Amino acid sequence: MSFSELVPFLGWFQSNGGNIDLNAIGFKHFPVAEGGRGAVALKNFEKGEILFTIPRALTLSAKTSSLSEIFGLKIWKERKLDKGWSGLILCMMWEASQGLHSRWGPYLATLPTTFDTPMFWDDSDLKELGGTSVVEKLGKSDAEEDYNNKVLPAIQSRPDLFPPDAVTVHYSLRQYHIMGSRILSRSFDVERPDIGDGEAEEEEETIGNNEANQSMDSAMDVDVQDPTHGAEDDSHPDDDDEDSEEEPNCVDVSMVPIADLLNARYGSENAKLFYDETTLKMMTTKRIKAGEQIWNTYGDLPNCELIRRYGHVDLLPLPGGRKGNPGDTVEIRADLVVSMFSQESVSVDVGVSNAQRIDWWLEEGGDDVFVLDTDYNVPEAIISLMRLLYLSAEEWEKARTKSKPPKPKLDSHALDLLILVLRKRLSQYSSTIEEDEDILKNETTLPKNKYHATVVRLGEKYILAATLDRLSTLRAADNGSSKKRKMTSTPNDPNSGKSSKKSKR
Ligand SMILES: C[S@@+](CC[C@H](N)C(=O)[O-])C[C@H]1O[C@@H](n2cnc3c(N)ncnc32)[C@H](O)[C@@H]1O
Repeated sequence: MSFSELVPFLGWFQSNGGNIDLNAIGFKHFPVAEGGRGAVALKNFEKGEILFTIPRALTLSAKTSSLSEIFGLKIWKERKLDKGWSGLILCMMWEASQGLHSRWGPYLATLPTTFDTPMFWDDSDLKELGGTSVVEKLGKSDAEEDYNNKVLPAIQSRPDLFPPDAVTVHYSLRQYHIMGSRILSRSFDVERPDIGDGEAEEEEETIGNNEANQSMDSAMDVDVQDPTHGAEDDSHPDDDDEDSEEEPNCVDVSMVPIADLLNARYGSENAKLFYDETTLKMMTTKRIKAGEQIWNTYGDLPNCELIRRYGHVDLLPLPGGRKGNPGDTVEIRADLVVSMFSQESVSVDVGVSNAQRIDWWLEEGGDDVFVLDTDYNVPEAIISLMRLLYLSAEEWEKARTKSKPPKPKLDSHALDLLILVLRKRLSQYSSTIEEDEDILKNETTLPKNKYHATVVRLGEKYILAATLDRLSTLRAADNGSSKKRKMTSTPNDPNSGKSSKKSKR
């Protein structure tokens, strides 16, 4: 049971050393909300069984493609094509330009050419994401800079490899974005065999780059362990090397045929990629019954990341009858905290400029973005930063000398400021919760991008509103007691407030 469009690809896979039993695993179109094209178990699988194997040589990376060698490794490096994703993107464009003559021709023919990711949205759709951090993380202009300054000059320098009349078809900026999006949504980070033990972790990178021109984001969990020996819950933490210019030497960002046909859904993972010296193996991490979809999940990401990287959102029933993604998060920038502090505390004589304290905070490794999630707890770091702002000159001097930011106790100043910050954060979206809920009542007729954007921002607003509710309850309780009472939030739980000393000012 495999669909006709995949037949040439599956034949290519099997005749090049790939191993899959097509009587045990099939491919079909699931409903869009379940990922569209995906893999299905055709028989019962126990935990720890191999679903299919892929020889390393069949993965497509800047190392397995011969382009860098033909181009000349020295000049490849001089042009910095060994840094970030631009080299792999160029390899993929070059391989695709050769059609079925490429070693990966039948594989490349199965990859998507259109994406639902905001990278491809128009301005009015992007506006719908206002208030979320998605747009600022797209990095579209950085990607374009990479293309114009690095990749296009390399292409133009070798008309023998990249014929000028092929540039508009195979080497355009649009193709660059398409290949980058394929990497972002489907690639794995595969450790080299000579490095010894390690994890081959599925990875994707934004073609839109941050300052360092590269952003690596872990996509699906991949492991070196055998799932029969406890890897089931061994979810690998994201290895976000957002600032790294180069892949670690031991890792190749790689396209992995068949493995990238598996869809993802919150809390549903039942398969994971493992490797040994010569082979990558997709193995079950749970029992899978005949007829069930095979999921290789991206680490249960929030909707803001799912939409940015993969172009979909997860919508599951939540407690209280709502629907959303239990993995949702919302970001609060430190500069919002500082600006609300400045606005609200003109009467507070802290004796020293905020800028000095913020510089010190950052030098000490303090966060510049705080993340709230569906636990509705407040990160300790944001409380510590707020208390830093309120320190008297004398206390500030002490903190600096001892290299110790204030303890994250949710005293009344911090609580009041926190409420103001979260309210302000909530006002950064151009619609209210009620308006978004109304919009989603017409779910079936909504344009896809608008629907996705509304789900993303509503999930963030629910977190802010629920956290605010908890804080307001806490403040009401505090108002009922002595003004001198101080509430602590250690660890991370504003509801765990206990009486303590009032903070000094
Ligand atoms: C690794 S590929 C999975 C295979 C893909 N469905 C295909 O047809 O090739 C990841 C892409 O599949 C889609 N996808 C995966 N899981 C999904 C889900 N739960 N809901 C909607 N789309 C999903 C998204 O388009 C995503 O970018």
